[in-house]
Amino acid sequence: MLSIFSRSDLSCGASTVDDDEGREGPAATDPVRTFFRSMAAYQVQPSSNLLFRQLFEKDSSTYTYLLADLSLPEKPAVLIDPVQTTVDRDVSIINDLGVKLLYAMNTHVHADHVTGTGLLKTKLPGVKSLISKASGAKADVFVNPGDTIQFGTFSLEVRATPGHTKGCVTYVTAEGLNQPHPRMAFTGDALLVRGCGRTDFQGGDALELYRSVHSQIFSLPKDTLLYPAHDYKGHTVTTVGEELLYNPRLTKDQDGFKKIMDNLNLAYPKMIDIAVPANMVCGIQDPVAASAV
Ligand SMILES: N[C@@H](CCC(=O)N[C@@H](CSS)C(=O)NCC(=O)O)C(=O)O
Repeated sequence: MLSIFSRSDLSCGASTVDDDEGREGPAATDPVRTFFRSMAAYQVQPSSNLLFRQLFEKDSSTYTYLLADLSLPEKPAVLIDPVQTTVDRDVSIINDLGVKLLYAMNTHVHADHVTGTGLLKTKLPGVKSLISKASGAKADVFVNPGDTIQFGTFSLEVRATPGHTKGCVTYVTAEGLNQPHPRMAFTGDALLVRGCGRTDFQGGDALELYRSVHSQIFSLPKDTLLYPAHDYKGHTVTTVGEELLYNPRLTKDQDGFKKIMDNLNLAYPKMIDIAVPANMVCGIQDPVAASAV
């Protein structure tokens, strides 16, 4: 049974707030506004020791995320969903910021772009590629649901969120005093802002996606920040609370969701025939081929 929380759940305890111009009025008591304002502060700095960068690749509208622990001299870091064509940008940022990349990791086998993980391994020796075991792809490290990926004092929990592809996972920051608050979840294509990944190829299954999102993502605290692998409309981040209220697909019941997904009629991604085989070997598994790129 789907449980949708009410607008009053969003009030964060505040009874009145000023409107955008600083006056008190009807907008001043709007719990949704109160909630979004409190969230805005979190987007700046989720945790004082966590370095966080959201990077964008415009041809495939892909977000890549860099996270590093600044509390340690080595500044251990992870990079989520890098794109091959923006690897040089990512390497520059990593070098400029002086962080040490441990893992170049994917949320799933992408169909619309070639992953940067293979190329990154050739440019930053010691980096390990990482993907879920269920993806069936090659990599240095395979993860399973419940595993944690450690970088310094921070970690990411692996949650299985299949449905867009069989091996899709969501990476979620840990709970705890010195962990990012609110929590952050990197949802790949399982959940997009006000949308979700398509389910018409690569083992996609609408009902499986629906159950994944509801059980593994919507069960997180409502203030959890959700970072998708793509956005086509200019969004950057959302929250569990927002998507429970406003996601036009996932707020429906299972049948309604399946109908929507069965009728998306999206064109196949332009790169699919190149991207999927390349990403099954993490972009470039062969270093000789990599140096020729
Ligand atoms: N036009 C793009 C592909 C757009 C697309 O299909 N995006 C995927 C995620 S990448 S496989 C998707 O799931 N979209 C859901 C949606 O509702 O848009 C291209 O040619 O690459």
